[in-house]
Amino acid sequence: MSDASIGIGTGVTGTTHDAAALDAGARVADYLALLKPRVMSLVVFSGFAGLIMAPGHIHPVLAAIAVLCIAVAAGAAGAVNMWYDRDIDAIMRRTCARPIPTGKIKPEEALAFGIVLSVGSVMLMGLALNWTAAVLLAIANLFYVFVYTIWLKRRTPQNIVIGGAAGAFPPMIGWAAVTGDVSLASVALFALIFMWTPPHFWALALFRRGDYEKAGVPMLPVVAGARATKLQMLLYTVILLPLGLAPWWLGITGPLYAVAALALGLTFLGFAVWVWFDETERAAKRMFGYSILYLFLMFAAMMVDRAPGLLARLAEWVG
Ligand code: HEM
Ligand SMILES: CC(C)=CCC/C(C)=C/CC/C(C)=C/COP(=O)(O)OP(=O)(O)O
Repeated sequence: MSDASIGIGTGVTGTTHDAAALDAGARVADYLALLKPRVMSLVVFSGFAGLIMAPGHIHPVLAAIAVLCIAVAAGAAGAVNMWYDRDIDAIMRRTCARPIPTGKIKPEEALAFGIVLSVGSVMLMGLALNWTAAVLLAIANLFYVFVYTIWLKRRTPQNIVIGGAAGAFPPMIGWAAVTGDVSLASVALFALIFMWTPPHFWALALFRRGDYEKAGVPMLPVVAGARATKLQMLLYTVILLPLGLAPWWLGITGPLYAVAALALGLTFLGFAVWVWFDETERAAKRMFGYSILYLFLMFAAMMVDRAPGLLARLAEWVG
């Protein structure tokens, strides 16, 4: 064999390998996109916060498994949601580039992927942590798929009020992973996300109204108009203000959290007032962005408040 043929052969093989690696990489990225990773980041963060806030001890490896199960079960529900919603996702500008509408992943592959991960993550949670956490994880997953996606999303503008409960479960699941039970404090963490979801989502729906109209999804701004939606957003942010203080009243956080919750809650209310008066979409866009920051910071403040106790626990574990 001549040097030239070796050279050419190596080049072709290299190119084939590169193309195959690129293909595999793109395929993995498409499957990851099915898990709605950006939305899930906050789901995971709030689940982790529930785990940190819970009284009692958990081995760090078990804690990591619990967080992984929450992430995978939530992502898996997202994959099944994308399978069911593939018709409307193809119509909406925000969602038309998803893996199913673009033909990168076949609908039945996405469904199988979602089901396998759902069952796997719930089983792992049950076997590695406890069955209370596993049952809560299964409820959250099934609630998002059956109650929100399949039953309510296309039927009523209250879809996200009721269906939003799915996304409120993670801190309760994290808590149960440690304690094996549900307590008033973990219900308070659930209630915080439950009341946060409507202003979070309606802020987005106000400036994505055209998308939902085109797809025939009866989101509140489409059905009741901007004014009624803004009023509802104001109501929820008002309720959220005292509710944000509940973890402090219940004694699972200190005053540092209470001050942060008050400041963050008043700012959220300020955004709702701005949205009420704003005739453009600017305030709604800003409020949507702030809603995400708000929830991240609320849970971060809770954990910071608990940091000294946690560090002591970690030192105990390392020692
Ligand atoms: C029924 C309840 C909910 C609905 C209908 C909803 C809807 C949405 C929508 C449509 C987006 C835009 C996503 C995109 O650009 O593709 C979004 C973004 C987001 N949502 Fe929600 N959401 C809900 C609950 C939650 C919950 C419970 C969390 C976490 C605790 C959450 C966290 C986020 C985050 C972090 C983003 C930003 C993602 C990004 O950067 O693109 N959402 N939400
Ligand atoms: C197991 C577990 C912890 C589950 C949590 C489920 C979860 C994260 C619910 C949040 C709801 C959510 C992301 C809705 C998106 O709405 P949509 O589906 O209408 O949004 P889209 O238009 O972007 O598809």
